Amino acid sequence: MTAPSLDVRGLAYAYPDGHQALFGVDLTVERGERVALLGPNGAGKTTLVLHLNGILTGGAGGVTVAGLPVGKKHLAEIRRKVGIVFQDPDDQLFMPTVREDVAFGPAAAGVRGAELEAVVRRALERVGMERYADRPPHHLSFGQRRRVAVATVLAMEPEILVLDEPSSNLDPASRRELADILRSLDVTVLMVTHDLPYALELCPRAVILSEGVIAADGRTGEILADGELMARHRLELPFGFVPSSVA
Ligand SMILES: Nc1ncnc2c1ncn2[C@@H]1O[C@H](COP(=O)(O)OP(=O)(O)OP(=O)(O)O)[C@@H](O)[C@H]1O
Repeated sequence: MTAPSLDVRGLAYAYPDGHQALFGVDLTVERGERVALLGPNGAGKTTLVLHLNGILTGGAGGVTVAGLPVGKKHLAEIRRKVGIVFQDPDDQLFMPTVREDVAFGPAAAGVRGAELEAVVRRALERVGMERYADRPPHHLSFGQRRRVAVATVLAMEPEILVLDEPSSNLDPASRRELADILRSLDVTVLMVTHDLPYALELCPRAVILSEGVIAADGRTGEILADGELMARHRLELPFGFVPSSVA
């Protein structure tokens, strides 16, 4: 039996100022699942995500990625396996060209020459950005930069792709194109989002994190249709949006 892509057990965490952000989170994501992580502002979503690749450590409980415990011992391998796409692509793109940005991670991991070229080409093809390889990232549109940011992570062949608000600042066409790309990827996805229709469109399963605990875990359509549950956790659908449970 293959280990789940992600297994979070009893994760509790207080920031150094004493503020307790997580109170014992349990979450298992099987290989190939796409899961939306929902929850109001301040629920602990970012705190949880920062534990997945060991940026935050030191609380109670633990995280394993594909069976590997997240911790100092395996940090390089964990960082390769957990690809985080941050909300602002400019936090992730810093090289003179798109090609160099996508090559950066694999090159640091020792990939060279023709193999490196192939890895970069493949990653850019997966997000439909191969024609932009020689362009400076800052000459691209925001939506294009987000796709390149996804490619920089895919180039590492991650076990799990973690996306922080992937649809933010995208126009409707870019939003749909990114959804098509994410659906086409054969990778486990954990998507943090306040965009509930996007969660429904992309993720069959959703988890609500609220006040540092998992408050609900189930089919996205059913969760979004549960008005009482949604209201209790300050989640609101856009006006006129009627969720169906077909995701
Ligand atoms: N560096 C920090 N020091 C102390 N408390 C923090 C720190 N970062 C976050 N917190 C607190 O921890 C709690 C969880 O914050 P977190 O950023 O994980 O929430 P979130 O669900 O990602 O929210 P949002 O939807 O607004 O991004 C909040 O109460 C927040 O104020």
